[in-house]
Amino acid sequence: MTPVSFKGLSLGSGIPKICVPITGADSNTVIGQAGEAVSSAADLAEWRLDYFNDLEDTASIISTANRLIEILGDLPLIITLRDRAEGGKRQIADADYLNLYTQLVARTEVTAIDVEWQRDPTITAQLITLTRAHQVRTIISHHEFEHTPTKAVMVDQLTKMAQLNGDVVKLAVMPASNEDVLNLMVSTHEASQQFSQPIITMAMGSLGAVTRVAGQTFNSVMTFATTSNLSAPGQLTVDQTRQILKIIAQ
Ligand SMILES: O=C1C[C@@](O)(C(=O)O)C[C@@H](O)[C@@H]1O
Repeated sequence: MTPVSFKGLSLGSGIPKICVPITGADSNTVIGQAGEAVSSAADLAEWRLDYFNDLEDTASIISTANRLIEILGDLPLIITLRDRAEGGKRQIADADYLNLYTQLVARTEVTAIDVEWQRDPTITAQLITLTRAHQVRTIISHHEFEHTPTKAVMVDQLTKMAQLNGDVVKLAVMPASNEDVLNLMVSTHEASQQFSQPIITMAMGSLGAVTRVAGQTFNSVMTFATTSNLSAPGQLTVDQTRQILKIIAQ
């Protein structure tokens, strides 16, 4: 694995990094949650833009993003537009998705954006080219909210995402058994031996909780944890996660 720097934070070396989601529906709530993220033990923050009320108001989104970045200071910011099909709050057409990310990459100092692997490949390719030109990182992501694929399929999904040449790949699955959870961990470990990009994976829900704290054991480099509002089932608090990661790293 070759570590990738997110605003000086090294993903892929040392203890997995803790990312706190920001899920406010309006600017004031978003800004308030950024303050909570800064006072927490998190390493970085993710603005889940699909939770925002007004996705048509680009000016307000850009000014909120700039304010967020200012408040977060040294903490890197990832911006994520998660479609309903992948467990997000909104259905977002490819053209709107491309347009909003293009504005954000060009007009803010965002550290990284999350790009859904299942989008039209021309959109993904355009976003990767654009982010490279602006020194913005990309996380290529995929979510299986209904089930956990087989090990072979998960390794294949991770490998195909890595082939798009973003900076990091991410896979979240919904387990129905202990075996699903173990398979997610084994697939992540196996994929990490096959390509150099850092990998983020998790099994969601309470059944998958171990995957949110054991990334160091199976080579997942980041985990999502909350200060208040969950952005996916099974997330622990930042404090709980920090404590367990420390114990495991001893
Ligand atoms: O992709 C992910 C992972 C996640 O779904 C989780 O399960 O922690 C939470 C999302 O906010 C983030 O974008």
